[in-house]
Amino acid sequence: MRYISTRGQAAPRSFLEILLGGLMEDGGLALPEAYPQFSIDELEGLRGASYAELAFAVLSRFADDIPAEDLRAIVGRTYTAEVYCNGRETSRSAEITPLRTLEPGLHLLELSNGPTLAFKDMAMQLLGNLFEYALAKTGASLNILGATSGDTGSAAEYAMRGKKGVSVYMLSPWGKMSPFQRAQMYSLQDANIHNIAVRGMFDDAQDIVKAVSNDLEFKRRHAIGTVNSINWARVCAQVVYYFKAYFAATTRSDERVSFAVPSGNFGNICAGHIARQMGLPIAKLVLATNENDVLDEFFRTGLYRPRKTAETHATSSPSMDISKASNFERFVFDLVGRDAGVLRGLWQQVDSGGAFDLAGTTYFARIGNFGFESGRSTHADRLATIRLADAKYGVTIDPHTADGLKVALEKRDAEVPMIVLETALPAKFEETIEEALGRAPERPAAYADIESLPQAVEVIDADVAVVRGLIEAGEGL
Ligand SMILES: Cc1ncc(COP(=O)(O)O)c(C=O)c1O
Ligand SMILES: N[C@@H](CCOP(=O)(O)O)C(=O)O
Repeated sequence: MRYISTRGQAAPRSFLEILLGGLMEDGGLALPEAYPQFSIDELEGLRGASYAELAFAVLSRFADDIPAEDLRAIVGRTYTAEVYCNGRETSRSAEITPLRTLEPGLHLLELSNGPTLAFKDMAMQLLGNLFEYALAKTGASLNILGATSGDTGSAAEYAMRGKKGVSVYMLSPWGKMSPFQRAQMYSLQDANIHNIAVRGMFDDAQDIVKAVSNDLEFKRRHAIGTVNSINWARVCAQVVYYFKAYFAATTRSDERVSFAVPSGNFGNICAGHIARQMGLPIAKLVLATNENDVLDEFFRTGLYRPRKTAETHATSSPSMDISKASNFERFVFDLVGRDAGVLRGLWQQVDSGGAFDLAGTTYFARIGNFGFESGRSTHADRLATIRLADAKYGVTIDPHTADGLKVALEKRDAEVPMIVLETALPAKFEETIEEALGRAPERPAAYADIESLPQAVEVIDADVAVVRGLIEAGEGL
């Protein structure tokens, strides 16, 4: 399998090359030359497979430069009940991503049972093992530069802590994450973990990651890699749970299901888009935003207008406080018929602070073929949905999942099962749960007192040069 760039000006690469390289040399994102396909018969053959077996079936189509027995061993030690039982150890832990039925035709896909209590662990644990495997082959080392709005950071740090040859430089928006999220990251004391808080929003941090990655000489000299959904391995690992959920919600492989996905950087729902392109019978992909509704605006109108930092709201679903969704570029590449020239033109406008409008174009005319629908949710909606889930279904959901459920209820069709992706556990967002329910959410014992641990973080302005300097200084340690 060869990987091409959305911007069309980089040499095609193999899976292992893009795993370590992150952003393509022309500033674009990697995508397979063609999506592998699963026929109905092949899907039927996978019904009943364990999570690790499914992960192998899906990922072996993408990572064909990893020998099959090595890949099987990697997914086998990644997707275990021991890794994915944190906080909610149940008899269903072996499912890795259990499906909980809220009412007939409405399900919640539990994706937050990993070590850091958010769906990011689903791919990040795999990435940690893949990095270790790839680096051991060459004896090379890797400086991972990442940006987080709250959950990618801790998932990456927990997956990479103590890993040989790997250092993590994680940029987070100063003062914007929940106290639990801050404590989860900033309390880590491992020598290979560097927490850097940026005065700004997530988008400022992500811009720095892209700027450093686009400095090809610096990137080569310091072996810079990424763990955000910029990295294709993140996205393809997330494809697996769409398959797992599909089999859990259906009995035959010609049935269709819909998914509702709380969205920010567009990585999670992009994985759903790819699963659909691969032949998984998905009716709708329902995208839910919070008050930062750039993506909802696009799917309703065709206008993509990323907001500036000052226009981006700090909300009670903080991990979705994103106004420039990195992965959206992968979807638009498919939408414009994989024409890299057209994509480049559109992103020239985005990268210079502008917008683009596809309304009235032949591209937007075929948006219906991709199954997307969208909606937005506000603080009041979030509280109401958390209360509804508690009262009607006896489940405490986190504010991001609440955004997804709110829009799912608006968009579901009577005859098609709707699966809402749970993206974090409520323990991470205690204040909002207390506001909604008048009580604190349950918290796994391992995190009982995390906020009182000592924290270490370097606070900086959103300045690329400062980040470059911190990486250089870290290497000198
Ligand atoms: C809890 C939570 N929900 C939803 C999202 C949005 O997911 P994505 O960025 O993949 O669209 C994030 C961040 O990515 C998150 O951390
Ligand atoms: N919400 C994310 C933002 C980064 O998304 P990613 O999928 O590109 O890593 C976070 O929690 O950091």
